[in-house]
Amino acid sequence: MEVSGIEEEEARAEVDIWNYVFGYAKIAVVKCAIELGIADVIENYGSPMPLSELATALRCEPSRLHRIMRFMVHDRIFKQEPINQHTVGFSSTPLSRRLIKDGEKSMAPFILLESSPTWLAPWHSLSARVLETGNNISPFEVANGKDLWSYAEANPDFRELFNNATGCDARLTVQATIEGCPEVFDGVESLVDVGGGNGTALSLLVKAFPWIRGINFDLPHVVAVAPKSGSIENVGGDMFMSIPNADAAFLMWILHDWDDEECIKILKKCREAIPEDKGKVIIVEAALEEDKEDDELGFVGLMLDMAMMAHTDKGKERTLKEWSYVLRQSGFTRFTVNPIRAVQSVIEA
Ligand SMILES: Nc1ncnc2c1ncn2[C@@H]1O[C@H](CSCC[C@H]([NH3+])C(=O)O)[C@@H](O)[C@H]1O
Repeated sequence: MEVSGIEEEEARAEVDIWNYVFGYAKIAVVKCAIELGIADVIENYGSPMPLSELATALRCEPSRLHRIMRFMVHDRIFKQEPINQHTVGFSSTPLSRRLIKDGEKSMAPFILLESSPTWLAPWHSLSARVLETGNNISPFEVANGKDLWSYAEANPDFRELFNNATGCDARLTVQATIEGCPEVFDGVESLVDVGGGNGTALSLLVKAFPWIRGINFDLPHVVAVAPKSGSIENVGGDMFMSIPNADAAFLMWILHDWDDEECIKILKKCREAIPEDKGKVIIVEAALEEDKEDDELGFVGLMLDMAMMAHTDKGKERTLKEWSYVLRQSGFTRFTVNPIRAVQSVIEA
């Protein structure tokens, strides 16, 4: 390599390493902004909001709020715009709107889950998991004493935090699915959402395709507290045992929680639940593409894969080749992968 190339790499490394050193600062600041409701207040203000008014509205200490805002403006979460010759104010951006508590595109609940002590603790035992002689139990269990689903059952507050987080992703991903490949639902008269949680995804699907009869299927204690809705039936059970019958089975962010063998078991149960001739399985998951280095959404897939290692027993994100393997082993001979505007793709088998 040329000398200048080495120097450039050194210079880059000098900056990059500090981003790792203080990597946690970003999520901590954003969590702080969500808890204070900063994005909500600035959005409702309607024009660039001066620091003094923001501080009054939020009952914050102005100089510390200024430092938090300076960080977020630098990270392009908020914009700073002139109000008059002497003062500037803060305005919303597409990114700050994703931090509004109940905003249409809000990801705030996801950040609150990711930054919670229960969810953060497992990251500390990733190395113990990777070692050849490492732990046989997941980092989540090492940190919290129980595997994810047992812990969620025993801690309703945590379960709510989890449901709110997956629910906000579900809203965005289902929207992207409806826009990106509505034809997947053609001819589907009944749909079972396997591991549907509180039914967020299904309620949006049934609204977009009103001819579909929806069955929200999850563990009994989960559906017991899921909101009741006229057009959706809640069914409790275990997807490894049996899945309610429907024209199609929908699995969003389910199979990445399990290893290949477990996925094959779940998919075989799906096959039993759908009609042999026109039945289908619709899987909404990331499909990793290993040779796409500059793909930013692709890197999100890799971060998601690390999260699976931290939080589940044997879960992982899969490449197309790996999806092909589990689908074929489960008896699905044909499948298509539809990219949508999301981290996930829609796989129809
Ligand atoms: N054995 C099981 N049978 C049915 N559902 C399960 C089982 N184990 C875990 N789950 C559920 O699987 C879901 C995974 S999280 C994904 C939730 C939802 N599909 C979404 O994308 O937002 C959780 O709601 C779990 O309760």
